Amino acid sequence: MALTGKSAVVTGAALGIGKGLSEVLLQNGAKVALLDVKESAGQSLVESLNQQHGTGSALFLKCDVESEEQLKAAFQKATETFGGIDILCNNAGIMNEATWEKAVSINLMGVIRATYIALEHMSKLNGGKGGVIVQTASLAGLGPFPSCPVYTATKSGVVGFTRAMAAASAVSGYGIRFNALCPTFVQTEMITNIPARLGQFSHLNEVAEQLKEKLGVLSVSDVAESLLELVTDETKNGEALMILTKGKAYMQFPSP
Ligand SMILES: NC(=O)C1=CN([C@@H]2O[C@H](COP(=O)(O)OP(=O)(O)OC[C@H]3O[C@@H](n4cnc5c(N)ncnc54)[C@H](O)[C@@H]3O)[C@@H](O)[C@H]2O)C=CC1
Ligand SMILES: CCCCCC(=O)/C=C/C=C\C/C=C\C/C=C\CCCC(=O)O
Repeated sequence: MALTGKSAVVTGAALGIGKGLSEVLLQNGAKVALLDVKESAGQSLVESLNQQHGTGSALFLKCDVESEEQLKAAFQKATETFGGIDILCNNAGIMNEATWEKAVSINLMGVIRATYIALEHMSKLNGGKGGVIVQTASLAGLGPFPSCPVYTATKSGVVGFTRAMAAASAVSGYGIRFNALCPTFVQTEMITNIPARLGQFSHLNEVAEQLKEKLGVLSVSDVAESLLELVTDETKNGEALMILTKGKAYMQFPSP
């Protein structure tokens, strides 16, 4: 899929990886609706993106992925503004083992909520144009991260949901591809002050630090480049793309 003339929605777009995903989509010719709970960061980012990429290319919409009502309103506004939606990046996420129910609600339920609303706009069965949905999962969705079991569970859930939706889409004719980005640690706010977010697993902070030392830390642009691959390569559906400091590889899942 070429990005020129396409429209995208990115959740958790005001900072970190979501900001990088939005930037790479704009650099490659897409229009982007940036959704986030952080209004002032989102608004000022969009002002600067519109200066760089042309007025009207980026739109900020205050939206909490925990709220179905806010998601519905944001998707409606994006559709009205851009004339449709071709790409959804389900990126919003938190790591906090102390507020684990909120982590499940944002990281897993938020992805499901936004995906189901996106289907109403994007699925060819509902008069949409089809397109591609890319989740920001994590390497923790493919293997256990002992310091944060609930975070691991949410990301494993996202990978499973993505693969099942890819198969459901192929069988049903939604015309939508579903893929997941599975990066190792990325240099963002999320990996600062890890001990404060481990809750009852704070004694495993050293395990997290050792894992970070062993695996290394990516830049946001490493993840953004990988998004382009999953969006533009029409053969990719149901894939989990591991992004490591030593390179990228598609996860080989066992056949049922
Ligand atoms: N930083 C890392 O090492 C890695 C991060 N990830 C995943 O990447 C995604 C983005 O993370 P980062 O950019 O690192 O985090 P971040 O904390 O830097 O940015 C997250 C963004 O999501 C927004 N957000 C949080 N809750 C929200 C909600 N309920 N509704 C809408 N927006 C919300 C925040 O306001 C913020 O702008 C997350 O899903 C995370 O799990 C995956 C692998 C590694
Ligand atoms: C703790 C701070 C937030 C972490 C953000 C994040 O998602 C970082 C993930 C980094 C690493 C994932 C941890 C464990 C995964 C271990 C092995 C995966 C093996 C995959 C495979 O090839 O089978």
